[in-house]
Amino acid sequence: MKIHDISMLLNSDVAEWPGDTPFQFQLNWTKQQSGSVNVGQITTSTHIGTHIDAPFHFNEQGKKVHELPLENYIVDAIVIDVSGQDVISRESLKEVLTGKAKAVLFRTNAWNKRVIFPDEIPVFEVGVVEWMVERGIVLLGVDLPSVDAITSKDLPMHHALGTAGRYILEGLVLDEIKEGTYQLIALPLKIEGADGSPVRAVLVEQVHF
Ligand SMILES: Nc1ccccc1C(=O)C[C@H](N)C(=O)O
Ligand SMILES: [Zn+2]
Ligand SMILES: [Zn+2]
Repeated sequence: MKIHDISMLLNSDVAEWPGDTPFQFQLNWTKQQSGSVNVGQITTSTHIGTHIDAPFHFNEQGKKVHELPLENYIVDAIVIDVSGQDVISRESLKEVLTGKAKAVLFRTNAWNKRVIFPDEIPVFEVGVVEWMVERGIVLLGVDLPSVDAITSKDLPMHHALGTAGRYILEGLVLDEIKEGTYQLIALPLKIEGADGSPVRAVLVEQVHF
């Protein structure tokens, strides 16, 4: 079994969404002060680094993080390379064999410096959601800070996914990952009422003897 870590490193250099809370970890109570242990504190947006969006992020009636079905986040996944494409269309995906994959992870390779927030990112045609539904794919993952354009306010892809009962994983690190099938594990924290949560995302590669 080989485990690929596809999560962003969290520290104060990681680029937050413009205007959102920067990530910070600090030792709040040192071993010297407490007499026994080091104790840290984190300050973060729920949309930092590699994270999931709960439907409540963009829909008042949507599910919150503690209500999300965990089956979505331990799944067979396919990684598809779409690098160089500004628009990822349904048409361009029609020949792709997704087999029993329940998650699709798109490798755009368009966000290389994670300390800088990108101005522009590749976008998805909403038809990609229908393509997912036809194939029984429940989760869309991207190596980008959003599944919609950065400046979008109406968030067509977020809403199309939410309406179709599909789920969102953002900020993956897929630079080193080859196209193919893996097991994805990316569990959100059990934060009551939350709109999103950082995850530790990994791809497990089955090694055959
Ligand atoms: N953190 C934010 C603060 C303000 C406005 C948008 C965001 C987002 O996170 C949007 C992005 N599409 C996301 O779901 O991660
Ligand atoms: Zn998000
Ligand atoms: Zn999002």
